[in-house]
Amino acid sequence: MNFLPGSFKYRLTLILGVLALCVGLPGYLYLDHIYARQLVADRGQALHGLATSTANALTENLRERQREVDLLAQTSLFRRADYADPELTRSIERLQQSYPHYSWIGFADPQGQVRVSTQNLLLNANVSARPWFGAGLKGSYVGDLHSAVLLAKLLPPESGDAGPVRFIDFASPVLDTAGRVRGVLGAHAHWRWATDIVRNTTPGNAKAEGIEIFIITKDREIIYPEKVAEGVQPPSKVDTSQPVGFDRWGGAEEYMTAQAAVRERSPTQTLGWQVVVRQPTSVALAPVRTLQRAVLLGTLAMSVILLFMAYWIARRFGEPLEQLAARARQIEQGNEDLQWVIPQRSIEVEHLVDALRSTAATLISRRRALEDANAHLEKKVEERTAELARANEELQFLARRDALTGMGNRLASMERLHEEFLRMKRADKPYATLMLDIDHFKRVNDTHGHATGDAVLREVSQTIRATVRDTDFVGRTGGEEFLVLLPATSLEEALLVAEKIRTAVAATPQPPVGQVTISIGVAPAHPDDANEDMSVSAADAALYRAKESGRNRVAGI
Ligand SMILES: Nc1nc2c(ncn2[C@@H]2O[C@H](COP(=O)(O)OP(=O)(O)OP(=O)(O)O)[C@@H](O)[C@H]2O)c(=O)[nH]1
Repeated sequence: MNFLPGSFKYRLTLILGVLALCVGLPGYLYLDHIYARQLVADRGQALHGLATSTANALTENLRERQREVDLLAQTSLFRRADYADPELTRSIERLQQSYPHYSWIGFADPQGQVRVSTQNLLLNANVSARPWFGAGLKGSYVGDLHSAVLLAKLLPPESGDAGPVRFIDFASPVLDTAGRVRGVLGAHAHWRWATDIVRNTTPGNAKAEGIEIFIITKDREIIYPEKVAEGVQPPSKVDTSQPVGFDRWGGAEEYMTAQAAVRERSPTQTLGWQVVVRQPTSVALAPVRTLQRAVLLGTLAMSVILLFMAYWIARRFGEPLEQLAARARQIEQGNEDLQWVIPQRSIEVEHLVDALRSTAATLISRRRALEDANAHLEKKVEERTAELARANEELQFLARRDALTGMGNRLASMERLHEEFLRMKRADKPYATLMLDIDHFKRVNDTHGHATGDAVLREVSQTIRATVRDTDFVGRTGGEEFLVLLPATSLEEALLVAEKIRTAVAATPQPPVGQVTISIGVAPAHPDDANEDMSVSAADAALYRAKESGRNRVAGI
């Protein structure tokens, strides 16, 4: 089954269109796939980079704070000075001023009693139950974020709608010169610290791009930002082998999500924080969608352009063929005055034109030869037909002519008899029938020979012919028998004509025979007769009587 359209024009257009799609579509899919993947990877790298830089900033800052506390704890002032030495207080207050996010720095003795503190806050308070103190006795410590327990009421109130005061703790053991623990130096850094760091790493267009940065603990608790929308849940599982993943964060919208670990320096424990950056997939991949749309539209536009080009090319190639087909039809219709100027001629079309022109010339010359042959043949047929007609006429004539006497023969006699009968029926003018027979003709033949007999027959027939009118008919119906028809003649008139004939024959000398006589039977035809044979039979009967009565006489009915 052929599904292609019949027209060359549409067929070529369809084939080229399908070809365009076959070439364009894989190209589109390839471009779409490669570029889309690249863009997604780029976007993922960017988000991962942001998460990493933020995590690194947090790591660095944590380490710096930890190092500050460690170094201060190792100074000879803290190792040797008396708890009441005001230099201790000045030293920690200098540290606090150097880094404004320190909300409190204090030095507690091995029993957990605060002996030195910034602004004398919690002075003499017992912090032995606080985790930082317990851990700080053993070594350098960074504590996870926690709400202010003792200091909350002592610190100046937070501005705005800030949540509960939360700190992260740094602690370091203070050893005396003999290496014995003489206390723990602790510092509480306000959680605003994290806000500052994240703000510094956040790109300026983050809000517009929907980029959000989160810090989550190892227990999947979001500790930054301090306020998050209800229902937001960080990804439960993060595939750390991939720089980026996709998660709905407990909501309907999907986010492209990247994360990086905060790696604080702690020999005993780890905070296990993760910086997680998210961006709505719809925003993150908008360039991908734009690219896909552009590539798709480009491919479609290319296909449409190719289709139009294919149609145009097909028309251009098809037009000469259509024109040649028109010429071929004109040749078929017998048009010899053809124009062979074909537009858009290619070499192939040129060859086709030459072939068609030569075919047309051959056809025209053959047609002319055929027409000439036909004309010749027709002429010949006409001539032959005329000859045949003439021969036929002659044959007709000869078929009705008695060769011996030149009179009508029996066939002609019967035909004329029938004609006269019909004429009588139509015109109601009866004719007369005469049957004539030479008397004792056998004797003539027997005595003088057959040739003489023939001569007698000719002479008698001439005499009969000469005696009757031209309009009368004389025919030889048998050996020495004659039929004479006298149109529009009554019996009486016929009897007179018959007598005249008989007399003329008898009076005509027939050397060497001498004299011959004839007997004549006369009968009139009647319009009521059933057929022409009736008068002939009647005339025959009269002839018989004439013979019986002695011959050389006329008998009528
Ligand atoms: N020479 C010649 N003789 C013919 C021709 N046709 C017929 N005959 C002869 O005519 C003769 C006719 O003889 P019959 O029929 O006996 O008649 P008839 O002798 O004339 O006798 P009646 O008619 O009784 O007077 C025959 O001898 C035929 O051979 C012809 O064309 N030429």
